[in-house]
Amino acid sequence: MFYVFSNPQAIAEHVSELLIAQIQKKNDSVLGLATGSTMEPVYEKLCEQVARLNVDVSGLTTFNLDEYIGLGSDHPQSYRYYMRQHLFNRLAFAQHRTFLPDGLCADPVKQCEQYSGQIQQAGHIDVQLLGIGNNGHIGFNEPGTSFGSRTHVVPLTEQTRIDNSRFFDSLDEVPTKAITLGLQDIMESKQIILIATGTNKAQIMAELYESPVTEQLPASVVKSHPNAMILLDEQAAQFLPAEWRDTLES
Ligand SMILES: O=P(O)(O)OC[C@H]1O[C@](O)(CO)[C@@H](O)[C@@H]1O
Repeated sequence: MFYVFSNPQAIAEHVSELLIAQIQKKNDSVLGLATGSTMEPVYEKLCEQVARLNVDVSGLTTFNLDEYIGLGSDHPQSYRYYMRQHLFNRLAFAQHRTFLPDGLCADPVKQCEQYSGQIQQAGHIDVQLLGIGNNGHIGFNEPGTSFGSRTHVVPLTEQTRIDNSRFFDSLDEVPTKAITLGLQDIMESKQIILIATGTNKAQIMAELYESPVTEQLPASVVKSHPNAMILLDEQAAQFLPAEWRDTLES
């Protein structure tokens, strides 16, 4: 389940190949997408390979994991903006089937219910991409979130706000709440690919490796999924016991 690659580019290449194989097998696949710096090389590689191989992405439906409450789609730190910049505006996606929560929605709680419902109506997510927060969050499901959770509004922890403040001019500008897919929504995906790169993920990946499946470490739930992969680069894997490493690369 844990696979170590030499660097983020090697992971990006592998994930991009998996996604393209999925799209070629089922051109109306439902993809679960994540944001954050970890995903940038993945989307870069996917755009490059889709163009090179002339893959038709127009039948896809996508659901993003999360969105900040209070940021509109034109705000450069909103996740809709990120997705347009890194993926949606670069390939021929059917834009009306690229779903993200609306950070400015007047009734976020109702929107959450609808979002989980839309995923179920789409037949669930075929492949869900996940990053991981330094505290083990996936999406914005912070430690202590119920494994039975559906899409919900979350107050962001101070740690997550500090981690994400690097994208904003100051910590004060980082929103205090977000909408996130719930852990149960995520776990209903048919396949999960969790990616962690860089030294700042090394500590949490060692904890994830050792941890039982517990709500105190939200990402640990992925270890109980029947079809999940956890992909790390050498830096993120530096505290994993070497003898347990599986290597998919090459
Ligand atoms: O890739 P990064 O920037 O470290 O972010 C990790 C994770 O944190 C989130 O951005 C939420 O904070 C996730 O969506 C993301 O996958």
